[in-house]
Amino acid sequence: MLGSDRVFSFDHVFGPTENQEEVYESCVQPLVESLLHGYNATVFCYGQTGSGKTYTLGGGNLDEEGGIIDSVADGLFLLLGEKKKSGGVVEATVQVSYMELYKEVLRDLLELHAIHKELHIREDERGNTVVVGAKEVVVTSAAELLSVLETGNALRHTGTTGMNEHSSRSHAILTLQLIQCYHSNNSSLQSVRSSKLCLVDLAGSERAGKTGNTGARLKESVHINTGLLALGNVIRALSDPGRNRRGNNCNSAHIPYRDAKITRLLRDSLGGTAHTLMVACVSPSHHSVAETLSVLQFASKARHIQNRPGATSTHAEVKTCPPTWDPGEARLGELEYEVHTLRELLKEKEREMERERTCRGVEEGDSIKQPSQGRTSGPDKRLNREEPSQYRLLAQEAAAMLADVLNPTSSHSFRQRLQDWQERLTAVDLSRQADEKDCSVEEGGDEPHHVTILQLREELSKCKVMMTSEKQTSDGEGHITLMKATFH
Ligand SMILES: Nc1ncnc2c1ncn2[C@@H]1O[C@H](COP(=O)(O)OP(=O)(O)OP(=O)(O)O)[C@@H](O)[C@H]1O
Repeated sequence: MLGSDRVFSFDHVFGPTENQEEVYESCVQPLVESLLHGYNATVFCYGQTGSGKTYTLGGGNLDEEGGIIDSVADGLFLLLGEKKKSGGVVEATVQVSYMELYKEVLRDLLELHAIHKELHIREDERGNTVVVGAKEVVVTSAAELLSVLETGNALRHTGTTGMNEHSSRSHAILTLQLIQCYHSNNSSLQSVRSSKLCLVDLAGSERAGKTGNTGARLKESVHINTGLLALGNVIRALSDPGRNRRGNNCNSAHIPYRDAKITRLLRDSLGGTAHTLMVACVSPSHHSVAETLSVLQFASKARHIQNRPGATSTHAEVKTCPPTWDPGEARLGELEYEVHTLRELLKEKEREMERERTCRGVEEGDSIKQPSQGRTSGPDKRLNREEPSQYRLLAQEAAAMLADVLNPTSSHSFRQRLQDWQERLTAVDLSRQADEKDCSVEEGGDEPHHVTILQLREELSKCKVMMTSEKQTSDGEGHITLMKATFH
């Protein structure tokens, strides 16, 4: 309960006196067990900066009490050992990959020598998300797994902000791929079952006013908030009661997974086939009450998402392998698939470049009619048209807020959300202005702003009119009517 009247319900709630072991046993252990039964699973931590996401996940940090990852490592190898002893599994391989998404670029945290190489997200023939080119390390014990993680943590982007001395500046995704080879019931052949567990430490939502971020840190904040905004839009779309009534196989509702890389990466986990646990971290401080409310509302929405978990093997998808199963051969199959995907990627890139060349030709032709004569014919460095516009995401959020204003039950938090939104817009504007300054130094041009900025300004002035009307009304009930009137 927040304050005296905001009540939320969740599957588990942990107060300040509970320990990490209790969190693991009640929420995560069942997912590790289902992993051994061939189900995919995801755990992701969400919350404002400094609220304890990295602490809760833990892993590879010897100075702190072990978190979820430490217990997963112990639990997984313990269960595998028991399964092997009972004869249920002949051979099992655990592969680890660890990557971070920093400013919309996906990087491998296990490739010490190729940290600047960008990884690519693709879908396989079954619609599952795969990251092409990520290094996978085979580990044979919990200690080995944690040591791999520690190496990766050293490469992760962290920094000091006004809210957290060791703030994660990126989203980190640790994936454990489990490949089990076991006897089929009806023959001497063995079958392979493959499943994965993703442990995701999201970067925290930040308000520039509180973190005091400027310069590079502010730019990071903009990227972090943009990714989280896209995640919010996906969760809002998935938790739409209409969609759930129609059944989530229904393709009619558009889910904006492609708006950010983090939503593409979490696609299987949100509305997909994995068992998913969201850990919402909140601060006990009354200074953070607005952020806490926002996180709890986000988590409540996420709770309405319905996934369709299915074991990745046993029946239709079981592959048979010769009695002497060779992990090397299995790896060869994977590498063949990777080569195939990379070839596709290359073709796609070539098509993209061809399209770009054509567009540039058209733009050069158009520029005779355009007022912006100073435009250069080289690639447009100011606006990356492939990336989802941060302004567009903000506009989507503004639209959702406006819809909320018309909903009498959510009016209390509106003023706070609007303030948040204004802060984020200012941060994006500042970051954009800095980018434009950089570009105009390079190109000597002075391009007019993107048209969406004008639309956003329009939305903002509408909101300001509402705020003024709200202030003029002393009665809490009355302002809802007044806001409605403004919009009608
Ligand atoms: N339950 C807890 N018990 C004790 N210390 C905690 C707890 N949760 C967090 N902390 C401490 O609070 C600080 C901030 O936590 P942490 O870095 O995990 O936050 P975060 O949510 O990951 O922040 P960011 O999004 O900025 O990365 C750390 O020093 C951590 O050790």
